Amino acid sequence: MPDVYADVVVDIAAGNLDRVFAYKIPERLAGQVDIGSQVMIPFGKGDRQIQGFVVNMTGQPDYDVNKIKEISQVVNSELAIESQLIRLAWQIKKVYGGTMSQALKTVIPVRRQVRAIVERTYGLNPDHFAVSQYYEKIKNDKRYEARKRLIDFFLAPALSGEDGGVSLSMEDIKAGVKASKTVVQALVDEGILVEQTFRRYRSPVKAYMPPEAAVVLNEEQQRAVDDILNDTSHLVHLLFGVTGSGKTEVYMALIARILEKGRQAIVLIPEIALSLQTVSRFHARFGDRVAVMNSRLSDGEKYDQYLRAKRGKVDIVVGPRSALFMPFDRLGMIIVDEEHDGAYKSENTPRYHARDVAAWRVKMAGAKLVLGSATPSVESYGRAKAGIYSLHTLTSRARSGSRLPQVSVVDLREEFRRNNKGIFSGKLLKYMEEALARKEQIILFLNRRGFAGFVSCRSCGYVFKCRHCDVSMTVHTGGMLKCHYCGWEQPLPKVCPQCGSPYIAGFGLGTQKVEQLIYQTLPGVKVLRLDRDTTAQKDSMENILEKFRRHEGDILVGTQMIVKGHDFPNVTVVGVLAADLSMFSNDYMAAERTFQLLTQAAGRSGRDQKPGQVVIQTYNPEHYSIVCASRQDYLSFYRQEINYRAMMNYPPAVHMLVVLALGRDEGKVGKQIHALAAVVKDFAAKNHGGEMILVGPSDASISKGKDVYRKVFYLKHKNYSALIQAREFLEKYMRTSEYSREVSLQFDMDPMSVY
Ligand SMILES: Nc1ncnc2c1ncn2[C@@H]1O[C@H](COP(=O)(O)OP(=O)(O)OP(=O)(O)O)[C@@H](O)[C@H]1O
Ligand SMILES: [Zn+2]
Ligand SMILES: [Zn+2]
Repeated sequence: MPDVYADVVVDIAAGNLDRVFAYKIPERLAGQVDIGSQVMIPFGKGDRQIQGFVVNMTGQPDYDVNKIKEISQVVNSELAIESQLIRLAWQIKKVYGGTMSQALKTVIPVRRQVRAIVERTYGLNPDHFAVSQYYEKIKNDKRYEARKRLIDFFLAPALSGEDGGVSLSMEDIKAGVKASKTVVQALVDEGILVEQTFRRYRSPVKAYMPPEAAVVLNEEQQRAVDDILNDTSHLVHLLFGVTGSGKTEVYMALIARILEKGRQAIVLIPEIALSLQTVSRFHARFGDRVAVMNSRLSDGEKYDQYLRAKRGKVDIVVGPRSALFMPFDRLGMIIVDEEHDGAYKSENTPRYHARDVAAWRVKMAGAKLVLGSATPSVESYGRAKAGIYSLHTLTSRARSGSRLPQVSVVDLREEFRRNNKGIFSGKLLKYMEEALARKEQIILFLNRRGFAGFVSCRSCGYVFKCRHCDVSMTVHTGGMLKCHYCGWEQPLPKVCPQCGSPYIAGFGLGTQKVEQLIYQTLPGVKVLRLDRDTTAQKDSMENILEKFRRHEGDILVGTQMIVKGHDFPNVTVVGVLAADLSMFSNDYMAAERTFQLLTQAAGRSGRDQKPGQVVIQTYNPEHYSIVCASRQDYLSFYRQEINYRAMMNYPPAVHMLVVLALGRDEGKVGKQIHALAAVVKDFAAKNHGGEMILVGPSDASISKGKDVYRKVFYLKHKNYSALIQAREFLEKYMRTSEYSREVSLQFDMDPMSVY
């Protein structure tokens, strides 16, 4: 039998993941050592026995085999949380590519130098009872008064309990008596006071809300909870509930039951929906057993949360994508809220999707995964229809008296013809004025993402699309229109090919501009703006949302940040200023994203007793994503979208692997991407018959960034495994290829953004 070697990480607790040491797996341990195994190894001078974790296994180590020592034994702790996380990292690397070290760093946070917060308290030294002697000693000192005042304060009967006094922090002392840090320190030095230190964990959640009792679940909610908990044949559950149907209450009821069983829960929420309001609801319900993660926390705060989890101090974590890797060893459930959200896909290597990795993790842990959304991704809904996931539906709003809003679609071409060049249609303006008169609030939503470069005709709404791909083309320098999927290009015409109008332009409208226009149109209203500019500072997003909640603004204007999860009972009008901006953002998910955004945005209206109105302004009133969103008809959207994906060979009909080549020399990047495409075509023909589809190569949509050229092709296949094989083949090919140094490769499995 050939020798097998293991790479071992020895310093995992300290987050030192880059250094691995090679060890031989001795014959007697064959079959017992696996990725993630905890092992004892001889280490360093004198071969001290230490523990480590196996992160890789190979037949050919990079190190001189004659110098490699043997693993001494396998520690029998299959349940070590590190073992599970390492196995998860291995699977991430296998499916999404990248190195094992990158994958390990994804699942185990690297400990930076973080300063622990040390709390100091002071109390009278019980061993030093001769205070009067001390007074005598210092009576001629100028500093006598200040010291006596402080000691007397500690001696005050109200403070000195039976067991000899209290411990007070510097703030407590200052609140009770005039004293400085210097005086306190001097008394500590003289042995009159004693200082105690202990480590305080930083917790970003404070008790913002009083403890909250559970609501009484309605019938649909209760059935979802029971079915999810009782179902033993599904690992993954899709909770499909319309906006405001009380999904969060379902999550909390599930968690309560998981905790009763002594297990732990992870709740993932997209970063921008991770509002104070949501977090507070969990905190009000579960108290200090909740840890919160978000990217605005300092490294110290993040690391403290990680430690608290590892030491069993928390049972629930609420956070974005990365909270998936909380070191819970009694994990009972993972909940992924707004499961359709693109934020669950990592934008760094390894580009994993949290939804899929969560499914692997619950499988390892014997736990359950619950995916929740009002607008499920077509992947997830498809799997639920196929019986792979079990489906639970909430069809109506939970709050008594609340109905889904009434939605109208306004054709912007009509408005243009009526000579309305403003940004508000007659209908939207009328609803806004009525709401303001009733002292109700309004949300105006402007989607700016992904329309950079997209061009349309201002008078008829015609959008320039690639004749081969059915995706919109973008303008490149020199006035060329180009398709990112196939590379087809054509010059930008001077007049619209559909109506002959010369008004061809991008729709360049920012939130700031909208704010100005509101003030012009509706003098006297108070506008709050939520976008990347106004939320750049820590906590400013919360401040704006809280102001709006307190009705310190009549109208909230914002980008997609405002559509997620918020619950403002007084909002009765939601206006979507131009729904098309996300539709032609040149990717195959554009329709799905448009449908989701519109449905979610509409879901912010009329969440309490007062009826809600929604106005969607668009150049494409007939497009199915807009028609279905206006009817809040997910099923009919799903049916049309899944047909489109199947017809065009896009996920989930196939899996799709992006191969992106990057380098400073454009010629070499071009040669390399063509060489890669050629060899992989060959490979696919030999191994996968005609089933693998190759699209490209072409320039990436951002064809150059920071002087690095980007070129891309796509591989499509029904099976994940075929694409994994193709990727591994390309990785191997790269190592020996001519430009392996000048050109680097990146992969993205089932991309959610445009390349
Ligand atoms: N059973 C119930 N009885 C009364 N009120 C409820 C019940 N369930 C939920 N609610 C209330 O209804 C409102 C909406 O609930 P929640 O925020 O959980 O909905 P959601 O489905 O998560 O919404 P969205 O997807 O739109 O963000 C909340 O104010 C919540 O307190
Ligand atoms: Zn036109
Ligand atoms: Zn094309």
